[in-house]
Amino acid sequence: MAISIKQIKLRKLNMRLLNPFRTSFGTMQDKEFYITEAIDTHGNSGFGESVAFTSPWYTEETVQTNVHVMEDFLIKILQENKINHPDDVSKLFEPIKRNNMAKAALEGAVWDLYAKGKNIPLATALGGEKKEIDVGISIGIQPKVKDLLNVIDDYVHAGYKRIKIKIKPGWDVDVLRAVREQFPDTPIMADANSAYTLADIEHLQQLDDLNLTMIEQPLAHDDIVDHAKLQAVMKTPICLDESIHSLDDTRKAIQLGSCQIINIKIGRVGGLTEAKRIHDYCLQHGVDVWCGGMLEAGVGRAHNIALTTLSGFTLPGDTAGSSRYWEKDIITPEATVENGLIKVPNKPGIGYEMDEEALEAFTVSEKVFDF
Ligand SMILES: O=C(O)CCC(=O)C1=CC=C[C@@H](O)[C@@H]1C(=O)O
Ligand SMILES: [Mg+2]
Repeated sequence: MAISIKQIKLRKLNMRLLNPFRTSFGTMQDKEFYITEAIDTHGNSGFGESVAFTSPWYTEETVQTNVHVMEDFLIKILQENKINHPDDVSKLFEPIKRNNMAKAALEGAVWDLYAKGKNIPLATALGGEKKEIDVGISIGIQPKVKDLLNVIDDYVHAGYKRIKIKIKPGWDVDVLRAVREQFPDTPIMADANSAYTLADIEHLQQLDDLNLTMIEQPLAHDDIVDHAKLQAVMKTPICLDESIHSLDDTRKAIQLGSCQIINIKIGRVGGLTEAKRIHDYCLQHGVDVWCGGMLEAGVGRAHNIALTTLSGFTLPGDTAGSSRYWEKDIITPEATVENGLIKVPNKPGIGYEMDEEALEAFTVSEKVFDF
């Protein structure tokens, strides 16, 4: 049965993170993004979330490019075509190059709508079976090593199953050595957000003594060739994040030996359909995957939780609980972590309701598109 969308709503939200998040590129505290809502002729609503930041430092997309591409191209495609299954959406969006976060924001709403129409959880619609998911946490660069150790201690005690530490030249080997000394048995990984080059090989090789679960995206954001050279001389598994935008990128990186692990972010790869394809390919090829985060609000978080229920997500992701980011989230109940686990909701679709009051409070503008 076709998915009969009668209206799409784009709400622009502005939310303030409880703590600034610092990476090798800069610091972020205010998050602007779009909540997409697809409403069908039965009155069901499906929700999605755009994940690009205000500046193009992570990928080339921004909040502004997301809304431009959604309004001027993608929504028109949805208005003009019949959709039988959410997988049709990524196919229909193919003529539009890249702009994956814009695509994912709309495709996610269609997936939620589809699952609600079938009266099943989004996780089930995707083929996921886990009832709870393992969660890790990503910690931004801290003012001092002592601050970092304190923050890690809090999260280890809160039960998080793996700690990710942001690194950059000048804040790397010594910092990680201090962390490893104080936390000898904790699964620790490092994320460089492409802060190094092949000139740093010897420096990076020092990380091999620290028993890290992986090092994420050490080299250029668009590279898979140099990463293969680095992986060949490092014991620590390399995980690719920024370099992977599609199943094709995944296949090439695995064939080249550029990484042993992939961080799947729904926005970066253009939606849940492509994310699932990448997962399936990695599962077939014995490559571990985990679900990355983009400091999402509740809707994006709920999508991440649903995706992580697929069996190939063998490593804890960055999907921490709502209260790690926000004083108040836009979903109810909020996503909560207990003993390093999030229970997967078993209600239809994303499995959380919108907190209308919070949604209203954070909305700065709204636009409606009739079909
Ligand atoms: O908690 C989260 O949502 C993960 C945050 C996180 O580590 C990242 C979010 C966005 C860009 C990067 O700085 C980084 C990443 O590269 O994974
Ligand atoms: Mg990363």
